[in-house]
Amino acid sequence: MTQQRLYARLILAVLLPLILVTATLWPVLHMHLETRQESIREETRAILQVGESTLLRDINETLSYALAIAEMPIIKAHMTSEDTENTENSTSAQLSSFLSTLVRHYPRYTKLTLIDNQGNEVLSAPTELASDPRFTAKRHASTDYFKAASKLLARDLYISPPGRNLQYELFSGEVIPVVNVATPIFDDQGEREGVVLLSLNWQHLSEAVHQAMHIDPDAGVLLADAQGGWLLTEGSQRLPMISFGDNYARLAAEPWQPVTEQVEGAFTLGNHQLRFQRFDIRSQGYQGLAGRIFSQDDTLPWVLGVSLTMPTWKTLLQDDASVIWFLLLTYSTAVALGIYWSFSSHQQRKLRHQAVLHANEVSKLYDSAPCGYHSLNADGVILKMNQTELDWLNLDRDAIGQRCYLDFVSPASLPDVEAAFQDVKAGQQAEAECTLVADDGQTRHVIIQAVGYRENNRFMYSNATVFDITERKQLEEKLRAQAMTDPLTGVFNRRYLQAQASIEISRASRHDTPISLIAIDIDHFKHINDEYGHDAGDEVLKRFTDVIKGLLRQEDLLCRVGGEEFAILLPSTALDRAQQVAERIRAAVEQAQVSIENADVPTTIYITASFGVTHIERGEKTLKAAIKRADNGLYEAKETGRNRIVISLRSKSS
Ligand SMILES: Nc1nc2c(ncn2[C@@H]2O[C@H](COP(=O)(O)OP(=O)(O)OP(=O)(O)O)[C@@H](O)[C@H]2O)c(=O)[nH]1
Repeated sequence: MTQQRLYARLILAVLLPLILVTATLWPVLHMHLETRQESIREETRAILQVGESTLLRDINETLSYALAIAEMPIIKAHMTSEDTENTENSTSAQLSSFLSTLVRHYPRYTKLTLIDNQGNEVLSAPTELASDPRFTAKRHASTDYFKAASKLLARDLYISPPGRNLQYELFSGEVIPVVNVATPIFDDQGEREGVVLLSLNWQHLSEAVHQAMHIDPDAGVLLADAQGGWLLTEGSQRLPMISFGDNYARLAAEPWQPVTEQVEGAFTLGNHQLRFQRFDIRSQGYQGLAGRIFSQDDTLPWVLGVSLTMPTWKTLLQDDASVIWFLLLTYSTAVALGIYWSFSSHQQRKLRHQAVLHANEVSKLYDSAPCGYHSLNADGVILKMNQTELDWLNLDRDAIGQRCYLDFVSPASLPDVEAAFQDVKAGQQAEAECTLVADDGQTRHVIIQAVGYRENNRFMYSNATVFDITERKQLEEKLRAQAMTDPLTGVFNRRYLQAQASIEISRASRHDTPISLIAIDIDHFKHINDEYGHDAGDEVLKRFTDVIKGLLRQEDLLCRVGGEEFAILLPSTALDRAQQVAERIRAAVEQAQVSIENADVPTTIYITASFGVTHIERGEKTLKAAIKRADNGLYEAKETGRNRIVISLRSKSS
């Protein structure tokens, strides 16, 4: 049972800290993750902004450049020129050389072409391209850019959708997408003279955008036209196989769908955050000198986007080892503390259980001890008392806190007990011997040993141990009585007579009262022993004392002082009165009959006794002289016939 409780506590000790720590850490870690995710959102926002700026800047430069060329007087002059062939050839050669230099120094352009109003190519740069026999097609009349630009006003621009320049690819051997930028050329009189076409190396621009947005190596860049045509020459991080011109809308339908529904926005796809915005070069942020910008409606606006991996719990823990260590440390510390708690509380519980058992044992010992224990307050009211003493006093537990202990002390012992209690209240140890009187009147002789407890110089309570000495007292009493008494007759012995006589003599002296002494001896007692046996003699002795006891006062002291010799001390009794007492005894003894069985025959014995009577003379301190006088009287009584009384006085005896 105890073991099962320990296991339950251990499970609790592991689970509870885990729950508590998780409950505490969860909001913190959640906030940490939220912050990281928010910073990723911010980063996508910033990267997208950088991408847009780069795209805008490059488009701006491109368009401004196209307009600048269209505005060049030398171009205008060349397009309107009607000079001689030599002059024309000379100007054309110069212009061609100039434009070739321009294109070479601006690698974002692959080709610059001047086209007349009929769509015929007037001039083309670079010159190597123009002179290459593979580029024989010099007519642009049917092209989208020529058709569009031929209808534009001055400073208006046409931008073709990005596409592959097969002629250039044939020439350079590389796959290079281009964007054709065309604008009309007007002479100074406003006459339309033709179209200038700049073939923009789209790879140059898209790489610039890609690089600008690739601040974070984790960033995936998206640039597609309105139909989902992939406009970057590189693949995407999430779609590495895609290349320029591929249909992103088909290859990545899932992210494309929300992109087509909003102008700009962000959404989470798997563990990625994709932020996008539409980019329309016809209307958006163009800051050059161009008038209107045209393009094919179905390919614009473009979609520019960036995706970044959103932190998850997994990546958070993978990226930040300190978080794992922190969690491990926190959980293991919490669990360790929990286990420590369960073991220590288990141990404490065991100790508590043992303490309770011990306390019960002590309580049992306290209650069933062979002595009494109690505590009293300053007024003597019982604060605590063990069962033994409650039983002694015939009390139940309700008496605790109610009854005063001193009420159970006999009046004779009360002064001693009160004096001892005063000492105890002064903080000393004290002892008192007293008689306790229980509620039912039963008395018990006890010794109380007590000690007082004080705090801040003030008595708090007393603790007392009470020993029952009743039996001891009774034994002492019995021994004392035995020491003073004749075992055969039960009357006092000679030793007691001696001791008591000195007390009575001094008292008589103090009160000036007479005190007399009678000596008695049974007549011919030897004959009784001899005739009827020793047991019969004993019986005679007992009967003899019974007769005498019945004739004496309580204060008279009958003592057996020898075999068949007795003495009676008579306090407050004058000699003549003592003589009367002796006479009364003599007569009673003479009349007494002692019935015995003699050889199985009932027999009656008659006895007589002789008496010597005297009184204690003034000034006598002991009984010695009086005994001698009484013995003298007794002797005389024997001598003169027995069964008689002789008064013996000092003058006579001396
Ligand atoms: N049965 C019995 N006899 C005792 C006891 N003590 C003394 N005696 C006897 O008492 C007798 C006393 O005898 P005596 O001293 O000669 O005196 P007596 O026979 O009484 O004669 P008188 O005193 O002269 O009359 C002796 O025989 C003792 O043995 C006793 O306790 N019991």
